[in-house]
Amino acid sequence: MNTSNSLAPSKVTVLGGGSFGTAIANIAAINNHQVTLWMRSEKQAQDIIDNRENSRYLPGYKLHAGLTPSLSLKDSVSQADYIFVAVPSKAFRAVVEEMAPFLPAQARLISLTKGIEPHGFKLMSQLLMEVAPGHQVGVISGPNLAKEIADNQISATVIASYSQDLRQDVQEMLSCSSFRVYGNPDIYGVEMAGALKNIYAIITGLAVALGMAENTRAAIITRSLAEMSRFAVRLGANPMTFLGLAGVGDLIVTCSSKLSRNYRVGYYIGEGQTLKQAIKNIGETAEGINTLRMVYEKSEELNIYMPLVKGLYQIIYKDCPIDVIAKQLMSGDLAQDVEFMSAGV
Ligand SMILES: NC(=O)c1ccc[n+]([C@@H]2O[C@H](COP(=O)([O-])OP(=O)(O)OC[C@H]3O[C@@H](n4cnc5c(N)ncnc54)[C@H](O)[C@@H]3O)[C@@H](O)[C@H]2O)c1
Ligand SMILES: O=P(O)(O)OC[C@H](O)CO
Repeated sequence: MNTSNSLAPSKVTVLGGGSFGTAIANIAAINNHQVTLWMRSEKQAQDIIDNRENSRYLPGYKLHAGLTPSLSLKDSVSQADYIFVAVPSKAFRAVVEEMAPFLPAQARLISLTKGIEPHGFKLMSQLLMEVAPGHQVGVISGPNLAKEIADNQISATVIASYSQDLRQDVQEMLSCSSFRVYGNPDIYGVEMAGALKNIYAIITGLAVALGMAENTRAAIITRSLAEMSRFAVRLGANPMTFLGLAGVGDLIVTCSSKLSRNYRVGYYIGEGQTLKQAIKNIGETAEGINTLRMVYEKSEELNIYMPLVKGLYQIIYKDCPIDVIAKQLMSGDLAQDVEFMSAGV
């Protein structure tokens, strides 16, 4: 792997020792940065020290010697130049509020989390700006299955931030021969795309389990893109962002791969499991379930047409039969294909 880049070695901290936090921490370590991975589990931290492996979340992948686990949040953040946050959205506020008193002035904060906070419908970058005002903030999102990144499979992602300097520095920090980082100033669009696509991955997983055809898959993915961009643009995103890696790129991978936990939740439900069983079987974070409820409620509040979200909500939260929802989706009002063309966007 090529480790050359022009950014001077920095002190990088990743909060959250799950699959994605570990994969990103490992790339930064490979690129010669001094990396601390903060995690809650003493057992997992010891596993990394003894075996250079996070066998709970990334079994079989050796971690670089420059990655050091830590159990102390204070020690992990108090010297850091960059702090990447990779805990599930439901824990995000608690973790960043706990770290805030120890933040050094120079620390730049970057969310890796793809979810929405229920109270106030806030995205993770908005939480960072609220809890740590004055710090530069960014978001990473894209088609990034953690296991494939850990396996050095060629992957690409997006760093979004209002700060061009931050975008450029993170591009240099994480880019290597198997990982390529693109920049985008539309932080809201990039982050919203990453959260929304999880809903559509559940729908596609469910449809695959029910034996859908290839035409059906293409129709679902494309209409998902129409629906998620319609929603995000109403809330302030740039529609063009949805043509990029964080939009269509992430939608393709999560709606096609059994490595996606959200896809697998849908698949298990399509096989007849209850939501509770499906979540238990995954045993890791599947953000789409909570995101579905929040986005459904928001779309009703703002009267945004989202038939796929509404259909999945009725299946999961109202026990509606899947065939009834499928008929409902096929009999909606006939509509324009690319609606931004007629809206003049
Ligand atoms: N795994 C991927 O392929 C991937 C890729 C891109 C983005 N993401 C996003 O990254 C975020 C994290 O996902 P992940 O895949 O690493 O999840 P994971 O389920 O693999 O791990 C979550 C980690 O967060 C820790 N955690 C949970 N609650 C915590 C708390 N209160 N305090 C401290 N630590 C806590 C867990 O112990 C675990 O180490 C999610 O929002 C996900 O959508 C994941
Ligand atoms: O496993 P999922 O469904 O959380 O998806 C992982 C990443 O978001 C894919 O980009």
